[in-house]
Amino acid sequence: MAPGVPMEVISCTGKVSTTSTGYSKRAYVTFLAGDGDYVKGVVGLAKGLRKVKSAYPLVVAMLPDVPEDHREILRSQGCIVREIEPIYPPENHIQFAMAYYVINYSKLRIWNFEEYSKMMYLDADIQVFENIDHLFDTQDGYFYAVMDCFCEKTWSHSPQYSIGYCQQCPDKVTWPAEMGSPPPLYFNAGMFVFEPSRLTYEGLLETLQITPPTPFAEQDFLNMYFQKTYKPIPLSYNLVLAMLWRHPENVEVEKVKVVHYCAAGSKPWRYTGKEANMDREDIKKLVARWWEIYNNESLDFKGENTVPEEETLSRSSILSSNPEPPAISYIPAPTAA
Ligand SMILES: O=c1ccn([C@@H]2O[C@H](COP(=O)(O)OP(=O)(O)O[C@H]3O[C@H](CO)[C@H](O)[C@H](O)[C@H]3O)[C@@H](O)[C@H]2O)c(=O)[nH]1
Ligand SMILES: O[C@H]1[C@H](O)[C@@H](O)[C@H](O)[C@@H](O)[C@H]1O
Ligand SMILES: [Mn+2]
Repeated sequence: MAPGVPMEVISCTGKVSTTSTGYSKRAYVTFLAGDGDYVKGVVGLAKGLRKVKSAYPLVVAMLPDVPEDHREILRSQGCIVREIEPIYPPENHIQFAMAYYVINYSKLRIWNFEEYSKMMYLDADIQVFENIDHLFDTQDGYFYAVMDCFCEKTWSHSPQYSIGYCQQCPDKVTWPAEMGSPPPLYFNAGMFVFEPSRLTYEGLLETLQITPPTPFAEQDFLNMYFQKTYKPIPLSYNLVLAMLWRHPENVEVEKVKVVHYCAAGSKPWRYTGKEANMDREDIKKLVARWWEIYNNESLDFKGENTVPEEETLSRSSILSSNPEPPAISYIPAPTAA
């Protein structure tokens, strides 16, 4: 396509929107492995993005082990299915938890999706409750994500956890001088804004082959790789659920745009009501909000052929008026940054 010619984007709403130049193609991207219930997460996410009228499609990067009927469900929900090859951890390092590392490292293939200039990665256990398309307008050249919390047992292997230090409240337990300088800001890798690039992709894969695997797999690796270009964004863009009970003073629930169902007991499709955290009112409410979207048939993808006349009209007006998405200025870092 010639430079400067508007490029069409089939959005999650089934509408067609335009970007100002052929260079600036944008999409959400999630990741899927296996034949389990995470496909429900992706369906829920596709419907959530539609509900908030996102203008951009959802690409699903998936491993070869995702069965055809699950792929079909996702296509019928308007997702773009992209198969990726697995990425293995460096040889001789992993005896246990091989599947865990393969699943998580394979996510790095999304840097190779060079037909997109900017993407927003969302885990399949994420739901979007407000439109976040404006994050695509962030300045290029940085890696945007939300700072993680170190207080749950999943962090018990870390020096942070052992002394009760968390970057969400760095003044509560301060980092002792005898332990050297405090650890660099650390993001949760369930949500981030990035620019696909072959150069970065190759750099990531080469570096991975000389990097011994660590407990949080690609999350640790990405934190190391993008340490210098990482810019924290407010936690309303990825509410790691443990924040609700670890740092309630940092959370303004009514302002939360994106919820990450990553805490123990919070996966909506695993909810039994009987395990850890499942008796919490906030968890019950958020799980119910997720199911409301998942079960809402009016949010199913309608397909291009059924786009109502109105939208067909607005499509041509969009194409002729060639709008830019609303610009936002730099997103301020949260308190600890
Ligand atoms: O069987 C699986 C397991 C995982 N996934 C995909 O992998 C993602 C990561 O797994 P979880 O969401 O279950 O794990 P967490 O939220 O605890 O993961 C956090 O830590 C991980 C590494 O430990 C990754 O960095 C992940 O992006 C980050 O949000 C899922 O959302 C999903 O997209 C699958 O498709 N199938
Ligand atoms: O960094 C970790 C990691 O992403 C875990 O898998 C998640 O469950 C935790 O909430 C988070 O703090
Ligand atoms: Mn997750």
